[in-house]
Amino acid sequence: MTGPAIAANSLRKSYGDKTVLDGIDLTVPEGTIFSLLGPNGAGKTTAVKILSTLISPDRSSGPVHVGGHDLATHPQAVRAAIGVTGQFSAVDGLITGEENMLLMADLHHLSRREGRRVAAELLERFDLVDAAKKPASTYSGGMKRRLDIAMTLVGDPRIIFLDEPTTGLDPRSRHTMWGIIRELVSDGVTVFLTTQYLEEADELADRIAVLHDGVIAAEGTAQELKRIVPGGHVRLRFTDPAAYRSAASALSEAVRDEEALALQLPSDGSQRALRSVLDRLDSSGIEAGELTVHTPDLDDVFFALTGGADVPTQPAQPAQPKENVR
Ligand SMILES: Nc1ncnc2c1ncn2[C@@H]1O[C@H](COP(=O)(O)OP(=O)(O)OP(=O)(O)O)[C@@H](O)[C@H]1O
Repeated sequence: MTGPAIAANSLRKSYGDKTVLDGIDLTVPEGTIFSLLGPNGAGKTTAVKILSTLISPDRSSGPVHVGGHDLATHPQAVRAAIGVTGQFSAVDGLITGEENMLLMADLHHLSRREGRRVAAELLERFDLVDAAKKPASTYSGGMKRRLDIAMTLVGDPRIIFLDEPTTGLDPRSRHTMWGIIRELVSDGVTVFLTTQYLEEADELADRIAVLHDGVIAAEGTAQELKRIVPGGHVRLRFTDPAAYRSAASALSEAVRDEEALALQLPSDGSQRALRSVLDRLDSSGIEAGELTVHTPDLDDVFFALTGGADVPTQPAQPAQPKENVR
């Protein structure tokens, strides 16, 4: 395949008068994790359903390619390239985990022998061997999700849609799922992940798009998104009170914390801004004991973007590390 794993132009979907997707553009390079982030009802599942051929976009939509195939003209080829794990599991609770896997192998027309081999391998990989002979209805939420993903992988898809894969899971199961997702990508799979959890997008995604009111309110790396809301600052700490006092007079706009011998300066965390602070200290012959860059977290971004705060729609500067202690 040449080109991105997923490329959608001006994707539109309305239900009656309600516009759910109002012309969104999505580009997901191969072998990366893309996260579509949005509050309840933002249209995340609708986007997944369209991209995975379960529903059609509006006629006014632009072209959509998934796995290099045109969604409108070659939906079967798209289906063969993808795997989808929805919010509502495909797992049949009445049969065992192993039987669920073998059923998927049948659906993918694997031979009996190959089906058994693939099922055994995936059950092992997802730590489900002990539970394999038990009815899936007895599985915990985390085990069901793992089985669901294992079932998706039977067809060896190169692009996987995970629609809120960790909703309702406890922290341990959530971390296990994150490990699984990272492993998928290290095998070269492309992951399109929807989530309401900012932390999850922050942990996993190469790029994040925030969906709000039918449009992409912002898109970028987690670091880029964090930089578009105000609140970032640089904190300088000193061990020597004399150095602290000199710095406080050299950087007169800084907020002072006398007790901690620390100064705080508003900053976007960019290389240029940091260099300017360091240059000003250098020219006064002052050395800070510690310099820390604080950027707002994704929660700040999310609430700013989906809560109507006045922020620019795109990050202005290249990404910076979240915390950088010298
Ligand atoms: N078949 C349908 N008919 C009418 N409206 C629909 C239909 N499917 C979805 N919607 C509406 O479209 C909007 C987006 O729904 P969608 O399920 O895509 O949101 P979501 O971002 O996945 O939300 P959640 O996080 O709650 O799953 C919602 O307002 C929903 O009510």
